[in-house]
Amino acid sequence: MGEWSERVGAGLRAYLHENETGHEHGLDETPLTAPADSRRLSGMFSSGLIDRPVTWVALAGFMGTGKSRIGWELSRALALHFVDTDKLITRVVGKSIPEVFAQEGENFFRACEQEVVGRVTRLEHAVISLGGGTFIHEENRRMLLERGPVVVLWATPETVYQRTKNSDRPLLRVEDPLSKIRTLMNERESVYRQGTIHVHSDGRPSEEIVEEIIERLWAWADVHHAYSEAAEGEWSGRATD
Ligand SMILES: Nc1ncnc2c1ncn2[C@@H]1O[C@H](COP(=O)(O)OP(=O)(O)O)[C@@H](O)[C@H]1O
Ligand SMILES: O=C(O)C1=C[C@@H](OP(=O)(O)O)[C@@H](O)[C@H](O)C1
Ligand SMILES: [Mg+2]
Repeated sequence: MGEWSERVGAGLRAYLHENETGHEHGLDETPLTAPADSRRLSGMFSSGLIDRPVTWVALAGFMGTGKSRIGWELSRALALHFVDTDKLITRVVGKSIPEVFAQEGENFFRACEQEVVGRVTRLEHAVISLGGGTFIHEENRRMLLERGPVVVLWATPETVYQRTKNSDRPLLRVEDPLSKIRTLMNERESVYRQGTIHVHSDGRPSEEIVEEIIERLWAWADVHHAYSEAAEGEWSGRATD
């Protein structure tokens, strides 16, 4: 696992580099918004023109809720690095997600996810788009929630079906994908609810979703900082007792 862990680390560095130099945008298709020049955005940030609510955030939720696409757009809006965990696994293993499932098995894929979560929770300045099952596994969930806010995207089974029907999601390669989506969503719903912020994505343009996420992150950051300061005060108060 040591060598494997190294490979994930090297893959992550190469992936981030390509994202920043514009070779890869992290999606299978062209993003609808043009990737902004991240160097220009970083410049704006250091000169105080961009103010961010957070410097790390993860996106969770069911397949087809828009994690990969919204994550990318959010990362451009906040001038943060972008990592899609499925993309990273694809790069490190050298196989597509359907190939990983078919040739290595789902357990192998889940082990990869856990290794990747360990890495991305140590990153600074990043938006992380998870796979739909990543947050379901308890240890991943614990690491992610400890690291920062986890935004959960939601959509109805019908929307998910429409958005995924022409794609190759191994778990939806069944005779009746809509029923499978309903069942799996039902099974996972209570776990997704453990996320920090919840945003629905049905029938909304991505720009609107990104805008809502940023607003909600600001509100979260205000409360979170006030809470941290109060906890710190209480702690130092106790220390001097
Ligand atoms: N708000 C949206 N409105 C319309 N289509 C969307 C929206 N968000 C995502 N999509 C599209 O739905 C499909 C699945 O989105 P994706 O980002 O891959 O979801 P996930 O990563 O959650 O599985 C893609 O074709 C994407 O472009
Ligand atoms: O829900 C899941 O278990 C999965 C979701 C997929 O990611 P998206 O949610 O980005 O489609 C991908 O990680 C894999 O096919 C398994
Ligand atoms: Mg995705």
